[in-house]
Amino acid sequence: MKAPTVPNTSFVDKEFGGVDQLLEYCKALPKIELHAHLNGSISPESLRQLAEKRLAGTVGEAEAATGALSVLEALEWKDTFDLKDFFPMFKHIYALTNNMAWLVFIVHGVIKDFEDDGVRYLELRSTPRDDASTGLTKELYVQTVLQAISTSPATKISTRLILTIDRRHSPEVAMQIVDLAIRFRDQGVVGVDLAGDPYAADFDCKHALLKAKAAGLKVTIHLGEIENREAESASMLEVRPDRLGHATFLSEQLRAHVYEERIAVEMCMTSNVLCRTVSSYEEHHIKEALELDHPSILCTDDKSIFASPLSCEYALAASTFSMTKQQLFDLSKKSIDAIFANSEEKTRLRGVWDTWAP
Ligand SMILES: CNc1ncnc2c1ncn2[C@@H]1O[C@H](COP(=O)(O)O)[C@@H](O)[C@H]1O
Repeated sequence: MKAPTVPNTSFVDKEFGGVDQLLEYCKALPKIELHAHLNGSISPESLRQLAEKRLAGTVGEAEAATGALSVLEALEWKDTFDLKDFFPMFKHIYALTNNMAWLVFIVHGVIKDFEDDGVRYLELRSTPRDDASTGLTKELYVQTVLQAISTSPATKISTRLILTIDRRHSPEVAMQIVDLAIRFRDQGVVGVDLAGDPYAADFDCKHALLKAKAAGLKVTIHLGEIENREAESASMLEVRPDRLGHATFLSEQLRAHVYEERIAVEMCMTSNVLCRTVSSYEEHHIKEALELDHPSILCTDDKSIFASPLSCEYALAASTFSMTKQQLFDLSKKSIDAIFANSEEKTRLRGVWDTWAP
């Protein structure tokens, strides 16, 4: 997959001096990333490295590596996705990230990639999972990811963890994940997310999400990622989520509710365009949200799959909506309001923005 092309426009020339300078500005700009799925954010180089190490391993491991390499090859020529083929890909990535040592390796790599791209605060999200073949349990998964976050050598970025409930889980597993989030909240877990294949059967995770909220954890929900999910979206909004992922397909009434309640939306433009849930950058619903000054956070979703680092999402927004340097700065600074970490962290981050000079 090639990184998206940022169109040059007369505005880009005038404001930035060209696309290269725009990209440079966006990379240097301090940024907040709030919607990044861990297993979708591993760089292709790290995945290849893992696969190659495992090719030299036992027969089972070699099979896992071959599956992942075929995904990497397929990604190289892909230029769009169908959401229906998208989710099965993770099975192959999971086969490479199913033991503690590999998990630490990928978490360190992903944090470093975000840091190098100018991200100063990151909320990674990931689905706790078991793997009988390696003795991995959901609890060990969370412990290992948290340990990797705390031992990351990256010094310019701070990272928190959101635990993801997958739409394919059962209500019992959803509850287990919330219990893990509560247990590990003092060690860097700040919230819970509902994600996964939006075509998967609807299941009742409302109790689990309400329990998370009652315990003081924050909640974000992938909402309206595909069409005709109005009943589910209305029901999910009753949980009073703190943020929403995508919020692409919403009835007028629900969108008005989101605007009225000022629920921040994690906007993943390239992901939506490549998965064809939005027809073009110009048509993206962030346009209206920006016009209304609705809290909107530019995010990558799965940066290794969509090949678009966060700096590129900022550059695409600038080029598509003719945003000035100051507007990009304000957008990234305002994202601090929507983070799940506490007020001290917000104050610290505002200080970083206030002392930044382009
Ligand atoms: C296209 N946008 C998306 N919509 C919904 N869920 C998505 C997603 N992209 C990724 N995931 C969810 O994140 C998992 C991989 O990371 P973790 O194993 O959790 O680290 C995927 O299995 C899927 O459930």
